[in-house]
Amino acid sequence: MKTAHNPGYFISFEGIDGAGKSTHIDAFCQLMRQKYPAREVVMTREPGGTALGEQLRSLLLEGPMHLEAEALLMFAARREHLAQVIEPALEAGKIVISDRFTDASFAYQGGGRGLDIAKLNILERWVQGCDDGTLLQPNLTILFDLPGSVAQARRSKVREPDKFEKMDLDFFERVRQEYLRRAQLDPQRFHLVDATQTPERIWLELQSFPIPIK
Ligand SMILES: Nc1ncnc2c1ncn2[C@@H]1O[C@H](COP(=O)(O)OP(=O)(O)O)[C@@H](O)[C@H]1O
Ligand SMILES: Cc1cn([C@H]2C[C@H](O)[C@@H](COP(=O)(O)OP(=O)(O)O)O2)c(=O)[nH]c1=O
Repeated sequence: MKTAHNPGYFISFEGIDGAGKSTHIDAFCQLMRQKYPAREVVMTREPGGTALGEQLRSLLLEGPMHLEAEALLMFAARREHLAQVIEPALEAGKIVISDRFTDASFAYQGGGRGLDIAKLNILERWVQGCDDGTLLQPNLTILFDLPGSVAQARRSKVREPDKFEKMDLDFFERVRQEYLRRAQLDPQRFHLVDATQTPERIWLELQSFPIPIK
């Protein structure tokens, strides 16, 4: 990509497993369609979003693998996702809403599993760096924040855990702390949602906070 400056608007949803992203993301996309009828809204997810990305997702969520292999595959899926889906949509002025993006790699591979953050910074620059030196990032990241214990209790009620969801409470606390560290580094980009609130209150908040889309 030549530059990160584009006519589109890029939103990512983030949070630890069980924080409530899936509960709200479809309705949020519908809300964006209603609010901005002139814009096309593209909903996508990571790891995934392309044929290759979905294949990599299956591998990533199933078996154990070397931590650096895991990080590299997450970013390989992301590179394909950017090239095939995200960059063309943003260049065409669309609103892109992704269920997770690079903050998840920092949180899970970095905070959770302990990969050196300097290596993640290199991968981020490699995959999202543009020809003019700018870095393609979401314009807005909605971070669903809650304690690991609350998320774990919610998850255990409803689903069979995948590889990451089987990790212990300490892992999710480290993931949460890395998300919060990223939010502190870039407060303009992040909107923190207190995900311990009821779904109704969270939905009211998602409907009411201002998003600078024309
Ligand atoms: N604010 C909330 N309060 C209580 N339970 C919730 C809330 N949001 C979601 N849940 C429930 O918690 C579980 C996990 O939510 P989900 O949206 O699948 O999380 P995520 O997509 O972030 O992993 C679901 O059973 C969902 O109904
Ligand atoms: C994008 C991304 C996801 N993940 C993890 C977080 C989640 O545990 C898992 C899949 O995310 P998600 O789609 O939120 O899972 P679900 O469909 O169960 O709600 O992948 C990483 O570890 N690194 C990454 O870079």
